[in-house]
Amino acid sequence: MKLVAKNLTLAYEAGQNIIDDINFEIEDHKLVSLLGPSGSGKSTILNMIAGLLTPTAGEIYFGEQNVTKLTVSNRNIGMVFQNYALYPNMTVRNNIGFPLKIAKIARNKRQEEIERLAKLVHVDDQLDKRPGELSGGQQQRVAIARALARKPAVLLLDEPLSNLDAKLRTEMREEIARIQHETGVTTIFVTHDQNEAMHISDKIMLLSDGTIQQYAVPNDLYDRPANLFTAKFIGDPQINTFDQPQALAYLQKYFAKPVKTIGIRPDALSTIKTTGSVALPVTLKSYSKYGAEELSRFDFFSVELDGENVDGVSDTQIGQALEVYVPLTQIHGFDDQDQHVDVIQPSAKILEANR
Ligand SMILES: Nc1ncnc2c1ncn2[C@@H]1O[C@H](COP(=O)(O)OP(=O)(O)OP(=O)(O)O)[C@@H](O)[C@H]1O
Repeated sequence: MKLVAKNLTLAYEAGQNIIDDINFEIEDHKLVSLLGPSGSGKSTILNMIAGLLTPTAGEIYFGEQNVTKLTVSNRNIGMVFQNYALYPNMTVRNNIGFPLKIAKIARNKRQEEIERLAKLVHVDDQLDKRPGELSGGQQQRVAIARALARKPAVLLLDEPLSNLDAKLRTEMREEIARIQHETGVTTIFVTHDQNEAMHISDKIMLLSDGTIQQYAVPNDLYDRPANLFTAKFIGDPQINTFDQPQALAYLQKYFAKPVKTIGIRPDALSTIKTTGSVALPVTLKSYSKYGAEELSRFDFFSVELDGENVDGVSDTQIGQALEVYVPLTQIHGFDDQDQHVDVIQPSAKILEANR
C-alpha cells in the first residue's frame, strides 16, 4: 500500500512544532528507513502513522484512504518494537496466532496461517516454545510473524534490532530485508544507525529537528548530499569539511555560486590521476593501517584532510609534499544556507587550468 503524508505537523505544546509541516510519499512494496539523531522525530512520525499520536495538522493516506482520524486498530498496520512485546505465557504458535484469533479466523485456517508465517520467518521448529526459551533474534522473528499475521497495509518497525548484539543485528537486518522482499509489504523502519539504514532500505528519509533533510535512495545521500547536515551525518569515517579562506579559494573556481563550506569524503582521495579529477597540493601528515583499512591524514592549506584507503599513499614518506586527486563530482560545495552547490560541469579546460 502506498503511504502519503501531507503537511504533517505535531506540537505537544502550542506553537512548538516537533514535526514541522512535512510531506512525503512512500511507494507501495518499498522499505523506507526513518533515520536521524536522537530527538529528530523518527518515533513521533511512526506513531502518527500507526495512529498512536494524532497530528496537530495535516493528513496521512494509506492508498487513497485518509486514515488520519482512524484508531490504531482500524488502520491495518503491523508493528514491531525494540522490546518485541511478545506474550510471555503463550507459545510461539499462540503468539503468532493471537491477532488471527482476535479477528475470529477459524481454527483450521488459523493453524495454516501460523505455519506459513513461521516458515517465512524461520521459526517453524520453535512453535511449541515460549518466548523465554528463545534467543533475541528468534523472539524478533516471532514478533515480525505476529505483526504480519493480519496482512497489514503497512509494517512499522521501531528500532527492532537495538537489543541485539552486533552479529545478530547484521543477520537480522538481512532477514528483515528478505522477509520484506518476499511479502512485498510496505515497510517503515526506524533507526539511528546509518549503516543499518544504508544496507536495508530502498529509500532513506533523513530527519533532523522534525524536518526532512533528504529523502532519497541510500547512495544518493552518500554521493549527492542535499545539504551539509546530510553530508556530515552519512559516512564513516566522517566527510572532511572546511571553510578556511585559502582552501576555499583554491576550489571556488569549480562552482557556479559562492561556497561557504566544502566537503570531501575520505574515500574520494587518490594519488592516482584520473580524468575529471582535481589535484590538491597536500603534505602527508600521518598514515596507519588496521587490517584492510588504511587511514591517512594530509595537510591542505592548513586544513586537515582525512583519507581512507588512498591508492598509492603507502609509498609516501611522512612530511612529503604530493598531489592527491579527487573526482570533481565528489567535491561538495555548500552555500551560506548549508545547501548543496553544484560544480560547474567538468570541462577539460577547467581541469587543465589546475594541472
Ligand atoms: N510526550 C512528549 N512531550 C513533549 N515532547 C516530546 C514528547 N515525546 C517526544 N517529545 C520530543 O519530541 C522530539 C522528537 O522525539 P522522538 O522520540 O520522535 O525522536 P526520535 O528521533 O525517535 O529519538 P530517539 O532516537 O531518541 O527515539 C524530541 O525533542 C522529544 O523531546
